[in-house]
Order: sequence, then structure tokens, then C-alpha cells
Amino acid sequence: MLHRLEVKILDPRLGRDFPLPEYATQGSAGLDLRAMLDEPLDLAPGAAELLPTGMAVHIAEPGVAGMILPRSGLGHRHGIVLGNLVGLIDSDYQGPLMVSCWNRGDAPFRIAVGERIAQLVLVPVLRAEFALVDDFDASERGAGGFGHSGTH
Ligand SMILES: O=c1ccn([C@H]2C[C@H](O)[C@@H](COP(=O)(O)OP(=O)(O)OP(=O)(O)O)O2)c(=O)[nH]1
Ligand SMILES: [Mg+2]
Repeated sequence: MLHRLEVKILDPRLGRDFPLPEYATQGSAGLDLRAMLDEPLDLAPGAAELLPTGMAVHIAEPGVAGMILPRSGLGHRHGIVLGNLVGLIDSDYQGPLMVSCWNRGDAPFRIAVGERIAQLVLVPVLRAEFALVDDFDASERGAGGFGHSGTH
């Protein structure tokens, strides 16, 4: 399903020297976000840096959110994941889209200017309307959790 996403280009190199984020295939869920750096960045093991993507988005619809997720290849092979593990983009956020890049690996990693470092996924959101109750209707699980159902 398509969602009309308002995008503001904040870095003029985006869409000129580097392609705008796009879906790689018809079935891709994620739009790859680029690190719009002035120069390559050496990310030391353990370091996290907030990187600009060169763009802002306004999702506008409260029933939709953005999630910034790591790219599998970078995360698995190089330990380049997100400092906040997952980035959540509120539908009313209009500021610059930022990516917290964390090198959880044990070797330095060089991020190139314009490198695709993370991906943006739009997801449906249900917002909670609290109904205060004294008791819940009994469920099969009840309060059992945290491994209560075993491992096999
Ligand atoms: O990886 C991220 C995570 C968040 N944001 C922006 C969009 C989001 O809507 C806003 C706030 O994020 P969040 O609510 O997760 O952070 P917070 O620490 O609770 O900040 P705030 O008090 O502004 O809500 O920051 C990003 O650009 N990149
Ligand atoms: Mg918040």
C-alpha cells in the first residue's frame, strides 16, 4: 500500500549527486537512507554518531509511523547498527531525519559520503485509548510470561 510521504530535501546533493532514497525492488519494505556527510567518517569501535540523511519527512497521518532499522549487511558483517537500536519517527515530526550510527564491532568502520547506512520503513500504528478496568477477563496465559511457556 502506498502512503503519500512529504519529503523536504535539506542537502542539495541529495537528488543531484546522490539518488533520493528509493525502494530497491518492487517488494522492498525499506527505503535506504544515505549518510550525507561532508567527508568520510571513521567510526571507532564502540562509537556512535548522529548522522544527517539530508532530508526531512512529514508522515502527517497519526496511523502511520516511520521506523529506522539497520541494513542487514552492515549490521551483520560490520557491526554497524543504530545507537538507539531502532529509530521511531513520529507522524508529526518535521525536523531533519537523523540516523544514530553505532559501531558495535571491534574494528573501525569508514562511512563514505552518501553511503546507504540504514533504512526507513513505514508501519501502521494503532494508538491506545485507555479503558480503566479493575480486572481483566481471564485469558489462557494470564500473567505468565518471560519464558513461562518453556523453550521446546
Ligand atoms: O533515529 C531517529 C529517531 C528519532 N528521530 C526523530 C523523529 C522522532 O519523531 C523524534 C523524536 O524521537 P523519539 O520520540 O524516539 O525521541 P525522544 O528522546 O523521546 O525525543 P522527544 O522528546 O523529542 O520525543 O526524533 C530521528 O530523526 N531519528
Ligand atoms: Mg519521544
